[in-house]
Amino acid sequence: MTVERIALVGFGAIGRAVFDLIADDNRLEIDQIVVPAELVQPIKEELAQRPNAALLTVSDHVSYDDRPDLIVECAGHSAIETHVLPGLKAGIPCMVVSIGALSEPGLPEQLEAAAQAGNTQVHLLSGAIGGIDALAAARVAGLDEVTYVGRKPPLGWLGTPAEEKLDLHNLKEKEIFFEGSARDAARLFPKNANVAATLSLAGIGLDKTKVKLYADPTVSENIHYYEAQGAFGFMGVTLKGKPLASNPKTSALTVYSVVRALKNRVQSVAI
Ligand SMILES: NC(=O)C1=CN([C@@H]2O[C@H](COP(=O)(O)OP(=O)(O)OC[C@H]3O[C@@H](n4cnc5c(N)ncnc54)[C@H](OP(=O)(O)O)[C@@H]3O)[C@@H](O)[C@H]2O)C=CC1
Ligand SMILES: O=C([O-])CC(=O)C(=O)O
Repeated sequence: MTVERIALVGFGAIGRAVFDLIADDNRLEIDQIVVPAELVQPIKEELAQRPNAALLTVSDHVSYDDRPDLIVECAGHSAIETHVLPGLKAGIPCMVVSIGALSEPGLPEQLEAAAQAGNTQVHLLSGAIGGIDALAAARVAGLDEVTYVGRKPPLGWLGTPAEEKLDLHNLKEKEIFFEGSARDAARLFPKNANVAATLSLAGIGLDKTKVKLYADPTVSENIHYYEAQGAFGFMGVTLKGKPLASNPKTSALTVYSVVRALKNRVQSVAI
């Protein structure tokens, strides 16, 4: 049996849910949880209450003494520089969920260089969106256009510049607050830019991918729609993702995409 020893970076909405969902799979062993320094003690205390957490370490850095087989990032943009780049350089494969971070100029190239230096691979997870396999395959033959429309309940946009344009607490109908390139969407809405960045990386890049963002009080899901056109034909994908109760900005599908990727590393058949 293949056992993967995992360092999980980030123990927020996604990290906790992944931890719980793989707890009873003895092929996937989370040995290390990496969190910001001020969270180390509270999370140690929280995990002390759990039966399956006796052997794991909680720290603000990845331990290479007890070398993990895999680093899984579900923390945020800073964790890519602090934990993923060094992990790759040390030859440890990494999975990344904070894809919005890759809209920072130079970071995709740094990831690629780090993975080359460590002779390993960084896996950018599909997260809250689907059809990335088809979009990336379609790119082989050439894509003419990719357009993404993101629509979330108003509270999913709290803490973003959407607040300056819309009264999110009293919205009566669907309102658009952003139209532009995926690059500008990622700059202005870094915590909500993961899907736009994922589509850009799989498709025609941040500058050519067109984005529209809406707050919509009539919906309870995070609704992602995109269409792509090219030599392969046409595709249109709608995903109505239920938000996580612990973080309404994040669709639950993101958690399942991490679990799927982890299981694919240890299963005899990967799908
Ligand atoms: N690819 C996709 O489709 C999606 C990606 N995401 C991305 O996934 C990431 C996690 O999302 P979610 O779990 O909902 O967010 P949460 O805010 O619930 O959790 C993130 C946790 O990671 C911690 N953290 C931040 N920086 C670091 C670091 N350098 N090292 C270790 N821990 C760190 C945060 O601590 P603190 O709060 O103290 O900063 C927080 O506890 C985000 O970047 C989000 O944008 C989310 C949804 C979809
Ligand atoms: O739906 C989600 O989980 C996340 C999202 O919109 C994004 O970051 O693009």
